[in-house]
Amino acid sequence: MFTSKLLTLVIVVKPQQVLLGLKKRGFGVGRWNGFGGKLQPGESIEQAAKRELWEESSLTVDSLEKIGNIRFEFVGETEILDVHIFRTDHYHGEPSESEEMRPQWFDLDAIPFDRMWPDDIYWFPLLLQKKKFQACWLYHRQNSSDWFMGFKKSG
Ligand SMILES: CNc1nc2c(ncn2C)c(=O)[nH]1
Repeated sequence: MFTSKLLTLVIVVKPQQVLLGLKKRGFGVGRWNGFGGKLQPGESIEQAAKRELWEESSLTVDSLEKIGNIRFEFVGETEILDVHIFRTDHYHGEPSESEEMRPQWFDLDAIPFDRMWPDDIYWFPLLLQKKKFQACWLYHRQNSSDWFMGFKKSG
């Protein structure tokens, strides 16, 4: 029986740069990613996304644009990660390091895909082109490296 865990992910974009955070602990530690996490009781997905962005980067936003949804399944595990992805071009404050994340701006032509989740290289371009997308990724854990196959459709 599969259960799904709702997670949020916020990508902050400037005209020529994207803000990523280096995950300092927990799931995905050592990878650069957007900001996000779980929902708290009574929160909407968007409220959770804003809260997690604030907690992890000290940025606040007036609005978020829902641009994607990716479901991650891991072979042999029964919990599916249901990640709701938001983009924002308007934010307040300056990014600052938290216990969870070390924020850094990256030029759009220097996104560190080799130090991010392997699926990101497939959907970041859609996000940057403001295209909406849905994807499902199946991750296998083989020896020390993860590999995966994925299906995506934009629109
Ligand atoms: C498993 N791949 C993956 N997982 C993520 C991501 N962002 C948040 N979570 C939980 C991602 O980009 N890839």
